[in-house]
Amino acid sequence: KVSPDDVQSLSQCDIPHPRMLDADFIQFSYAPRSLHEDKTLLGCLSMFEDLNFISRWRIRRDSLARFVLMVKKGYRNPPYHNWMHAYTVAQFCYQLIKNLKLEESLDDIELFALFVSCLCHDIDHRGTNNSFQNASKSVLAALYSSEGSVLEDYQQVLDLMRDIVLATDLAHHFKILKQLREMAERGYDKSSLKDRKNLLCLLMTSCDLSDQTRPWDNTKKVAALIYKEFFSQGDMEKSKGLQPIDMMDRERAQIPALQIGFLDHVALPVYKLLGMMFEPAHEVADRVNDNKNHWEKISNLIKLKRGGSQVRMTFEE
Ligand SMILES: COc1ccc(Cl)c(-c2nnc3c(C)nc4ccc(C(=O)NCC(C)C)cc4n23)c1
Ligand SMILES: [Mg+2]
Ligand SMILES: [Zn+2]
Repeated sequence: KVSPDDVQSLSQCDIPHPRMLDADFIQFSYAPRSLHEDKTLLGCLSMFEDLNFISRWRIRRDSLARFVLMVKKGYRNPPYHNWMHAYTVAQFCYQLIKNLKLEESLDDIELFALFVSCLCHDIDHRGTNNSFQNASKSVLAALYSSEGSVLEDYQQVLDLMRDIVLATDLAHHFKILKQLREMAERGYDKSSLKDRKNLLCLLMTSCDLSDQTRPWDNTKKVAALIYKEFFSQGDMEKSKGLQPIDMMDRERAQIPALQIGFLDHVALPVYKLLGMMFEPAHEVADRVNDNKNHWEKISNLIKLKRGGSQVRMTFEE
């Protein structure tokens, strides 16, 4: 369903090195949303190339072009869970692989499956997981041209992707949190299949929440997108005579307080665990903490203003 012209031009263009897209492309302080959406497919090719996936997995240029075009087309256009979310999640995955030297902790095929899962993990977002299963099979089929591809690798990648994408459900993350803590405290053991599975899940969640690891301006903009999505879901529930939870109710949500809670109880622990196993990840946990402190400043300002509405999206700096 992608245009042959788009496939052809994406197959024949020169692939730039990531630093040509932005001098800070590899830095955790870089905000991937600063790359214009028109250049994100080139960004994907650039990351595939720089991670050496194209040669390692003998991926034909036309198959790769078709694949990234199909994945991008597979996303709908809600305020947050759209293609730019998938692209930023994959970009953080690229930074983790490079900065944490993950090739020393995981196999090539596990890193490849993780990166591809980042791109695909919220395809057709509406909580319609089964449509993800079908969608991912068809886009992955594009990745492997029938002749010459090593079909057992294909099956292995699919099996890994299934577990990694299922791990993006926060309920799954909470379920394995105790094991993640135990692994981080004891130290990662790459000869343990359980540790490798759990590390892949932790890395996937780290990528999925990575907007919270970027400078404040990015965090603030992303919050506006997330609550726009939450509030329209709440409006829909109200139109059906249901009372949405506060987080989705534009009349009741206290965004700073909700964000402080999410960063405190969900995001920060994820990056702290990562920091316990990979020294360079300390920087990332610190930035999540800075963002939490920023929300606390705003929350205190709103409290100071008697009766200040908490739902305003134009926050004081
Ligand atoms: C990893 O899977 C997901 C799925 C969907 C979303 Cl929106 C997110 C996500 N990504 N960034 C955010 C931010 C900045 N704030 C959030 C505030 C609340 C919740 C939420 O789902 N709360 C209920 C739950 C804890 C029981 C999710 C939030 N979130 C992640
Ligand atoms: Mg998701
Ligand atoms: Zn996601």
